Amino acid sequence: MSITLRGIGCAGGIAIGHVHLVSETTVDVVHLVLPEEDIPAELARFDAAIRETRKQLEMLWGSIPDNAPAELGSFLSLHIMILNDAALSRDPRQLIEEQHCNAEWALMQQLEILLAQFDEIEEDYLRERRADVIQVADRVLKVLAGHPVSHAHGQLATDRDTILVAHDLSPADMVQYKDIEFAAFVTDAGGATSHTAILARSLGIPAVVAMHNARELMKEGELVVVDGSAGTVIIEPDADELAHYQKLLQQWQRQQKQLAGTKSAEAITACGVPIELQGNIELPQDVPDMQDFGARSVGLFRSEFLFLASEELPTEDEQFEAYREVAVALNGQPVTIRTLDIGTDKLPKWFERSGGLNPAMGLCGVRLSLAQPHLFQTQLRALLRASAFGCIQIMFPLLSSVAQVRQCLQHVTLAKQSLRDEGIAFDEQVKMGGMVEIPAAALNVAGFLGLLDFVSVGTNDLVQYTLGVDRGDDSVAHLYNPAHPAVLQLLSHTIRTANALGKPVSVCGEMAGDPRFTRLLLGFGLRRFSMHPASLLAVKQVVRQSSLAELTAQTDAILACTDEEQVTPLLEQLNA
Ligand SMILES: C=C(OP(=O)(O)O)C(=O)O
Repeated sequence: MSITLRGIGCAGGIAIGHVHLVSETTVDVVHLVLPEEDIPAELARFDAAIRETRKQLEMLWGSIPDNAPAELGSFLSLHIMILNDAALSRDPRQLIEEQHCNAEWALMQQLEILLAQFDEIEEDYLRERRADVIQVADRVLKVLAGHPVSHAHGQLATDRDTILVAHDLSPADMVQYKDIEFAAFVTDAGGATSHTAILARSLGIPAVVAMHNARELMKEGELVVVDGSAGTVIIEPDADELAHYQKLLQQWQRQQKQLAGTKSAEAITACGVPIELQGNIELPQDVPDMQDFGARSVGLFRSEFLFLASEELPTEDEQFEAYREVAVALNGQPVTIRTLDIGTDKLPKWFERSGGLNPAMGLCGVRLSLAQPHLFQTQLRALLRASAFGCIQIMFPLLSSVAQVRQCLQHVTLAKQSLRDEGIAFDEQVKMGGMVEIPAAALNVAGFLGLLDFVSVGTNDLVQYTLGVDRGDDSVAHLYNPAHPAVLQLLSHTIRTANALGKPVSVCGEMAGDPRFTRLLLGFGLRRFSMHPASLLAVKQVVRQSSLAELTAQTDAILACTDEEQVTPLLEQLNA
């Protein structure tokens, strides 16, 4: 019998395929197939992780305070015993040798074998030791995660009909997944505008997040249907369901093909107004795909992904090369590069969070750059140097005060002076912009535009900060509502103010790539949208079918709503 599970659909479309469980522990594990010559290094990596874990446990055991409960000592010595058992410290080596897999995958397979044996045990005490075995394996996995296998040679064992099922996938994992083939992904955690969900959309494959217990209910290799629009996953569909979804899949593929036929069409409204559709990218290698979808310029280059993809802090030269590559590839068209925006869920390996209960309210975005002048100067110099090779615009994330804008511009002046002193060329006229992501920035956008050349609205964060809802937390995902009247008022105010001041304004959050909001934003006066390229054609289709004069009355009515429940039917009418 089939089972239907519900989560949050974060990237539309249908996929029918077989489950690949990414992990059973708190550390998500991928399956890599390694070349023969890498096996000795992988065995050494596994042995080193066992040694390091043993050292950690022995240190903990040796530092137990006198007044600690006696159970703590026995708990730790039990964990050392489990670790020393050949079943954990030796048998995975054999799997690495036989299957040419990575150490994490070998350990997970061995863990599954051990856990299956526990299922047979009737005696309570021994059965409870199951959790201890998982905890020890988890500890080894965390050590391995601190010394990751080089993915340069390994390949994830997936194919075109693989459905990846994970507890959560970090933005850093998703960067790696950009290069492999799979049909859809499903996670226990996450919200619709978490960074992982955004990256999923950029891959153009269906995705469902916030399934809570997906991994417990699915088995490796099982047939499932993922409906990314409805946010459902059907495990072992029956023949009727399968036939129904196969039909939907074909329909979806036909629609995608039809949309692909509009690639070369201009983004122009039915009444003849040109609308600028730009791409959001994470890495320089995203440019060709973006151009393939018909975008000529980049409205948001999330530069932090260069930092996430790298084991160490990228140097000025490394950053310069990446920015220059994009500038050159765009052949004179603008690329808006956002300075480092980390500190919440996007955490590079080299970054140590400084604590704080609410990371999204803490030292993140431009606050972090301003607090670490060396980091900021390195990035600004790299950006300015690259500006000599194309049309680079610099944008600062998470601004909340005009004083911060002033500080950012002082840093730019300093970086420019240092380049001049060294005789290094750059574009003296580089445009400076800011993200509107915090209500304070939206309400005071005129103040920001007094100093800046342009603004771009990051609706993902604007919704989060306006409604006080963590965008990555599925337990409050039902409260995350981009169509909330307060959000719409802030958006409209920002767009109208910038237009009145004659300064460019764009939206680069997920609302820009969601065709349900295209007409509303056009009605608010928006003429520049930046989105993940996979959404570009669907948005363009709506633009081409819209007449601006016809939208005004309806969008004004939506803006006048004070109750979010009034907005939904009016939005549906607007899109009908
Ligand atoms: C574009 C945005 O930034 P982020 O990369 O945080 O999604 C946003 O907040 O809308």
